[in-house]
Amino acid sequence: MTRTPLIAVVGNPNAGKSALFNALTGARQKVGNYPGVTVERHAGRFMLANGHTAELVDLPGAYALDAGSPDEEVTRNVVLGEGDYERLPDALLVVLDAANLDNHLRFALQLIQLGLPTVVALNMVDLAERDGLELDAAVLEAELGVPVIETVAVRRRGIDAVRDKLTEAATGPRDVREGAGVEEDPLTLQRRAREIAMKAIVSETPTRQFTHRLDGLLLHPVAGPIILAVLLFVMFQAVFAWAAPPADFLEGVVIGAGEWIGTNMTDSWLKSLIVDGLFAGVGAVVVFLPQILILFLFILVLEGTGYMVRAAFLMDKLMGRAGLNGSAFIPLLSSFACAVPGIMATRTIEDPKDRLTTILIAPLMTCSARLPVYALIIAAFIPNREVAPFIGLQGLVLFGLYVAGIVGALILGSLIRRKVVKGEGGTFMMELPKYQMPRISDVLIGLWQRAWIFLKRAGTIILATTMLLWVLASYPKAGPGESQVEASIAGKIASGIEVVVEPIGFNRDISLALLPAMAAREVAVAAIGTVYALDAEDEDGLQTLEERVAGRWSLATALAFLAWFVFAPQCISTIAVTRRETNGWKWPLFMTGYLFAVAYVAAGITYWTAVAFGLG
Ligand SMILES: Nc1nc2c(ncn2[C@@H]2O[C@H](COP(=O)(O)OP(=O)(O)OP(=O)(O)O)[C@@H](O)[C@H]2O)c(=O)[nH]1
Ligand SMILES: [Mg+2]
Repeated sequence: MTRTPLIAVVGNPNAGKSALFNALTGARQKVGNYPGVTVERHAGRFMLANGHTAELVDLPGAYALDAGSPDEEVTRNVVLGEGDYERLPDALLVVLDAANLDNHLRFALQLIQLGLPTVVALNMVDLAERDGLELDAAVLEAELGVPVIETVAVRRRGIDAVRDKLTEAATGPRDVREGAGVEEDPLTLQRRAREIAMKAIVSETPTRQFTHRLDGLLLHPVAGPIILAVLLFVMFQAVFAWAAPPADFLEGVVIGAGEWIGTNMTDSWLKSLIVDGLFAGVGAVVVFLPQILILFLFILVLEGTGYMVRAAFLMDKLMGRAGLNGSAFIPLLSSFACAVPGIMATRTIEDPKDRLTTILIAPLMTCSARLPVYALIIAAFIPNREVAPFIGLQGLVLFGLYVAGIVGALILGSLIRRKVVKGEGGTFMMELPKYQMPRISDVLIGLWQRAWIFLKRAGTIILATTMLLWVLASYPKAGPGESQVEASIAGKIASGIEVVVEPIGFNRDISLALLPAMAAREVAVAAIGTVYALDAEDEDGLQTLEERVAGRWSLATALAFLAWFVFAPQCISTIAVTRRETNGWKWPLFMTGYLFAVAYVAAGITYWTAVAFGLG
């Protein structure tokens, strides 16, 4: 032998790599029971079984070879022999946590595919035994095609066997196995890892079995996506079906209170402010609280069970086509609440290009502020009937609007990725959490927080914007026979905007709502509520906002308005947080520009298509 063989210790975080390294070399590398203890490479020497010395490098834990955080890059460079000071290792010592086999096998499979001589240490078998998990190392060896040795690094169990196998591996003839370096997507890798793990597991406790069965079903290539679609579908049905009784009740209270004040107060500007601004405006938004809570009930429960990360795996392939990766899933998911925390959550995405793309499409996820707008228009224009047993038309349309946002995001994401933010991205690895029943207290706290956020918005930004709008729409006073809104300052501004949005079917009232809705999207509902209340003084009888809208807009206009809201960057906070997260004005301006353009075109196409079908 002419040179000292180089052997790299690799594996997932917290598998016991440093403990094994210490056992082999006698070194005292820091070990600790959490991922990310080792963040640099550490080299040590140890004696092979044939009496020669070998160099062993302990590496930071990683989930995949192409992950991009700096510590994982060290691992990648050493394993692939890249970087300045590295050479290709003569052998790999892959460390697995026996109790976490399917997760750890994913990375192991990737490493074995490199074709370097490899020895697998099935570590922590003591803990696996304690938990009633029995593994067959021989089966694992057969499936992986490399030697597998059971170890307990902290008790030096299996250390001599590891040394023997490493000696063979590092000094024997190199045979690059077939299929070396094949790239596979995370879901395929995950399934293969699971298959192998299932075969190697001789017996396990019922909870572990349950997890595996459930994963087999939920990550199934056909059944998995169907289950995901059904879950989402049920969620949107519920938003309408379950919310109807409490929402109707709330609406009754708000209208009743407004009416009571209307009849008991003498006419004055204050009465108009309270009745037309507060009740008809802000009240029109608040009645959507039940819808919002039901949406979040579903999201919180799905998160709590551990299903959301599975959904991320299912979506990874689809998102891959859009130039995104699975790690964008969680930020995009939080954008369904609000794009602001969603965009902040992109900090977990390692690849800067993946991250930027995710930021740019996050506003396309339907945030909960859009729900009142959608719900109002749907309730006003879409008949409440079943198209099939248990499938209501209203829920179907709402589902369609959410899907339109998602599909739009995928298409625009892939365009942006190809034309604007070019370059390779990273891939995605994530540990699958254990399934569990969501804790009721967690869900309740989550719901309470959501309700509070919503009501706080209603009491602050929505209230303030609506009050401002009320002032602008109430003055100067209209002459006899004139429409109040038309005569007002707001009406004049709206006429200016109307010139631009008339071609896509928007009327004056929508034009009036567009600008204040930049402060918060729900204000669109409040603005329309206030405007119609101001103009409706002479109407007899009590009308809900839905009825007023239904009486004044054509279906084509309503649909165009919905299409606009799917895409338009209708929110200043989102633009501000984008500026902060991308350190400059370039990307927020790009985002605002492209979203307005898409919204305009989408609304126009919707309007003219509807008109062509006679719905104008
Ligand atoms: N019971 C038991 N504990 C072990 C075994 N191997 C390692 N540990 C413990 O598991 C924890 C993680 O070990 P480390 O060696 O730090 O893991 P690592 O793979 O180097 O982790 P990173 O450096 O974060 O990637 C430590 O608390 C070790 O004491 C084992 O075989 N049995
Ligand atoms: Mg370590």
